[in-house]
Amino acid sequence: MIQAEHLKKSFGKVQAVKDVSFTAQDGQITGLLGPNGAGKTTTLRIIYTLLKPDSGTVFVDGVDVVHQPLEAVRRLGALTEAHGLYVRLTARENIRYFGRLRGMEGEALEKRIEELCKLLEMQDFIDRRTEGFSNGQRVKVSIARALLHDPQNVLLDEPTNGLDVMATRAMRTLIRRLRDEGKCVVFSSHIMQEVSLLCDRLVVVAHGEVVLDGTKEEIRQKMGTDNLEDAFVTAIGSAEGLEE
Ligand SMILES: Nc1ncnc2c1ncn2[C@@H]1O[C@H](COP(=O)(O)OP(=O)(O)OP(=O)(O)O)[C@@H](O)[C@H]1O
Repeated sequence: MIQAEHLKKSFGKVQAVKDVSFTAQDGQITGLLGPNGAGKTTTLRIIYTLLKPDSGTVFVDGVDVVHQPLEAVRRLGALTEAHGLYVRLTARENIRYFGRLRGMEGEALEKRIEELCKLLEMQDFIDRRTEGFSNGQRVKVSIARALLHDPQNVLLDEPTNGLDVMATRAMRTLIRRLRDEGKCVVFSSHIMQEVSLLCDRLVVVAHGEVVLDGTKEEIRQKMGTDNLEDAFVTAIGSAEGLEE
């Protein structure tokens, strides 16, 4: 479970996150939805301990990310936007290297890599050097790295960005599977339809603040509309993020 409490973060004069609080439960997919620049990535980076908030904190399974970052990170797996891979290493070597950094080794590590290889359908390219990998292949390697230590809490920053239709469907299946295994899944997107399709709970962020939070049904009721799109547009004050 992830509990974000009154997060604030500025970069110079830019207030990226002004006041973000939400709870993401185990066995649920929580969607952080908001237009470009709303503060989603900054929020996820704070949760993953890559950034320190100016104030507020996050508890990951009760562990405070500001005071016990190493303890918190053990309970987290994250797909961030960078997908930085060592191009001279194969996909398997990249994943193995990351596993070792996580303190995994030997038989247990190799078995887990094999499991993820099957789950993510990486058989065709896992033993190829990652130089020249397609975006979808790179995302799969990054996801494998994030899930290697079987974290209870999974953060996915715009996980379907740049993926083709088949890869997007596979990613959605994986996200649902994690939820069904009882994991706490938080993913960000600026596309309402995507969040609406996958999420049990939505946290709508605009200009660094949470403007709506609830299940789809709760949001429809709160905004007095049958239509989630209308609720979203009213809440953020623009139609950014709606697909044509
Ligand atoms: N390291 C940084 N230095 C300066 N400004 C930053 C930095 N990181 C984020 N910002 C600014 O903070 C604001 C929020 O950015 P953030 O990346 O969190 O938004 P986002 O909701 O993830 O947007 P997108 O959907 O475009 O990825 C933006 O105005 C951005 O330019």
